[in-house]
Amino acid sequence: MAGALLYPLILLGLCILGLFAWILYLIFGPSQYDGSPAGSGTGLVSVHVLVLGDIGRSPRMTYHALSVAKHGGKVNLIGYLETSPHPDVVNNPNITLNPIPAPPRKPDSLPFLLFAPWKVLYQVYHLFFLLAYTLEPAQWILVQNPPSIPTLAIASLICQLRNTKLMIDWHNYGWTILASTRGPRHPLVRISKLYECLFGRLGSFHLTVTHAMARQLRRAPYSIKREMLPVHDRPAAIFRPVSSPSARESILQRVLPAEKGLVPRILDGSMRLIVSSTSWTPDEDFSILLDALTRYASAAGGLTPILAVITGKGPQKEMYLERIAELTRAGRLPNVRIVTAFLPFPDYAALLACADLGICLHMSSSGVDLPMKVVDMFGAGLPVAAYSGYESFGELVKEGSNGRGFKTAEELAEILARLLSPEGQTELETLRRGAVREGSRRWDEEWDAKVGVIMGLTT
Ligand SMILES: Nc1nc2c(ncn2[C@@H]2O[C@H](COP(=O)(O)OP(=O)(O)O[C@H]3O[C@H](CO)[C@@H](O)[C@H](O)[C@@H]3O)[C@@H](O)[C@H]2O)c(=O)[nH]1
Repeated sequence: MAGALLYPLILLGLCILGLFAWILYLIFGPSQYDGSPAGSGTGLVSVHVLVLGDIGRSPRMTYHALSVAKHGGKVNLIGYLETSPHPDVVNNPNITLNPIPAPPRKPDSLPFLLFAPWKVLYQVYHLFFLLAYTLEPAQWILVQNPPSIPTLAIASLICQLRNTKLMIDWHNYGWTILASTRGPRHPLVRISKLYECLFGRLGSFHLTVTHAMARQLRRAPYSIKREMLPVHDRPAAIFRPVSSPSARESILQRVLPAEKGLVPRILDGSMRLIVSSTSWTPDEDFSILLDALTRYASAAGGLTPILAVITGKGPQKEMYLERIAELTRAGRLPNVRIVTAFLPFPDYAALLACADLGICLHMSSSGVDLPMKVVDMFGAGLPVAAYSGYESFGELVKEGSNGRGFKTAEELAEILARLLSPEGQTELETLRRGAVREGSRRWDEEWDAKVGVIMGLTT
């Protein structure tokens, strides 16, 4: 008799629990978006642009936000506020910045495996409450991937709860970045890959930075079936070439005050200015550049002196600063001066326009992403010498037309010796014209014709 009652009682208990959860959801659940459907082109378009990174160092998400705002859409730009965001974002009446608190720093004594879950829980808590309760529901959430954990899961849950459409902007893969430091067989790498494949499929719409990435996401293990559009990075309007020597002089004096004494030599060509920009992450091996510069500096006959400026902020900066100091102390960099800087965004753009050659060490952990810095450089009319050992390289750098590719320090040293010599000026000029040509295709054209149409902001 007791046994016969047990199952109906369990069922009743579950029904009551379910009802209770439903009532709680009705009372406390987040409100839903109930305006015109996403992409319909009617009514006000509202977009939450989400990146689990520093907004000031997330140029592509910044440009998405500016484009939505330019066409009259309302944007909530969500991310960390570590460096100053693009000035146009700060002053834009259609864009609201929503900073998320930076996660606590890992104490040296705590192992990564214990700290990581705590950090993720911290991020989940802040992101969930911001997206579910603090902000009004939006038509779209546009989320950058990577970082993938926990943003992809939170964004897809919020979209379900709030009747919002999820657009995933694939810049790269989180698991390949993790694999580059922990090795491809590490359990966290496997979990991260599985997570990205599962949640990646939940997007209603996908953007990718290359055609190669779009092709890859269609195949297993990602197997994404929903609509997908490659949207190449293009330079924003702030990047433009500078041709007048007097403008070049005043920019260099302003952005590199400590190197003022070298400016006349840069202007008369007796010293060459090369620039590299970076987030100082492990996927960029700066020892290639340092090795190339030591080879260049020790070349017989003495080559044209170089001022190398490396801009950007990031985790490996201190390590490389020590190496640069060691090489300088050991006298291995005669005629080469290396300086680092993190500049306000307009000054960063202006510096690129004043340089002779851009250097890119982006190695692409996935093989199918592209370096934004090269896009910046082309926008500023600056030709590049770029690491070329990955599949999508040719979607941006055209060998002999707007830049030169290298795979080793030896090859880079040869390119520097050739392009920075007086005899190499004709080739450099050809590459410069190619860079200007490539850079003249702007972000607005690409975005308006693709993303704007999907969101219902452009026709
Ligand atoms: N304000 C400022 N920004 C700087 C400076 N130096 C570098 N930056 C910013 O830092 C970016 C370079 O950072 P990386 O992290 O090295 O980017 P990336 O490899 O060139 O490309 C990234 O974005 C692509 C999508 O847009 C991704 O596909 C790629 O995987 C990567 O995440 C530049 O484009 C620029 O916005 C500086 O002095 N000042």
